[in-house]
Amino acid sequence: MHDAARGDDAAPFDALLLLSFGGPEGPDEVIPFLENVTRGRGVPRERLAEAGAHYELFGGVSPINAQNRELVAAIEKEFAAHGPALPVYWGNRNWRPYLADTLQRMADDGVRRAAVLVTSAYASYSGCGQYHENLLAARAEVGEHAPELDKLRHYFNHPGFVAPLVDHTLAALERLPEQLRAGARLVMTTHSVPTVTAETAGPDGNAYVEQHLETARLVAAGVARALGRPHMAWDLVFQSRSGPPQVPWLEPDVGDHLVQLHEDGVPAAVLVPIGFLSDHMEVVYDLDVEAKAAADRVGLPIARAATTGSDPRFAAAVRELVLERAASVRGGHPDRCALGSLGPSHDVCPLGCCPDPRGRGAGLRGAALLDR
Ligand SMILES: CC1=C(CCC(=O)O)c2cc3nc(cc4[nH]c(cc5[nH]c(cc1n2)c(C)c5CCC(=O)O)c(CCC(=O)O)c4C)C(CCC(=O)O)=C3C
Ligand SMILES: [Fe+2]
Repeated sequence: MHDAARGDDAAPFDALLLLSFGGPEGPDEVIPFLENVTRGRGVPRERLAEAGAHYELFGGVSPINAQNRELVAAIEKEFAAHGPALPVYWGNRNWRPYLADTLQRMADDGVRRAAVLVTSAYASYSGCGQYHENLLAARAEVGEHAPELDKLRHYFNHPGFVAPLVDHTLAALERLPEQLRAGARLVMTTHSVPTVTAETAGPDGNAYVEQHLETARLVAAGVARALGRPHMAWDLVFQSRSGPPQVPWLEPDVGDHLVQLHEDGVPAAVLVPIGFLSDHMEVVYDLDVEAKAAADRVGLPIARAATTGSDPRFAAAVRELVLERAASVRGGHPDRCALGSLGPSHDVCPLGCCPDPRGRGAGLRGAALLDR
């Protein structure tokens, strides 16, 4: 076992904060939610209406908040069983419970310094830099009694994130007709982002794609190992593109790719949404409805793997990440668990890491980081 997993000393942290995207929980909340998400972000009105229609198909309720409540419960269970005795709070960027309200409650409860887990495993402006900006803005809003906040490192290559994806991919393969399984392609998917966002992700750039390629390799290797095969064929593709058409985003799109696989004679595919922590709207609509329709049109059988979600192995990984970071903050050198060859990600994002492609907020973030 790793050093960090043995003890349960979380000092100087006195809480864990789960920070997520948020989603509407009723038809009246869809438009205000979408306005929050897209404020100042140059998303065309047509795309907004289209996204609104996806939520309406599900009664205006995104699954993401319920999934985050489950994750909080799973982490609380893990902490209760193995320590540390930390309360777990939850706040969102775009919907209730809003981050600033949660942070105020933490301050009122006397929390001084919290570890922060974001529900994105990877580097990018949307999944890292923007969350940093949200943390700074919320601390500024709460004022001088706001707790100090330490965002935990990216966990794309942590076994607690990867192992459930391997199991869920194996389960999805089982749902394909038996005679098609041997030739099935693993199609790993993640959120597309503008190419400039991808190029500037992480301390040295390009971390968004590099980290996804690593997770994809790890999942495919785990599946091959479980099946006793030398390797599994896989691709990394992108989904849920938004923004104006003239701005380049990462490609290929998952739907186009499924059609291409069919034309290439691939008999079946398993979609593995490695880019997301839970089966939220981008998964249950963009994959299960949209990509499924594209596959059906050409007659390509597909199955979709579940995300990691609130798997107990992930809850255990969160515990490890908290204890490991606490040990580092105390000046120690804990083992920092990571699979593959990229190694454990940095704890503190350096200046200029994952900047806003639209250039807002960079000054605010830079100044606050220099303050440390
Ligand atoms: C990298 C990335 C992640 C993964 C990292 C992470 O998990 O954080 C992610 C997650 C999510 N994205 C989500 C929803 C939306 N994202 C949008 C728009 C955008 N996403 C972007 C990127 C990402 N997004 C970008 C570059 C835009 C363009 C506007 C902008 O530059 O910011 C829009 C606007 C309409 C549209 O264009 O679709 C919506 C509604 C939900 C909630 C789902 C639910 O409700 O269940 C989740 C978890
Ligand atoms: Fe998004």
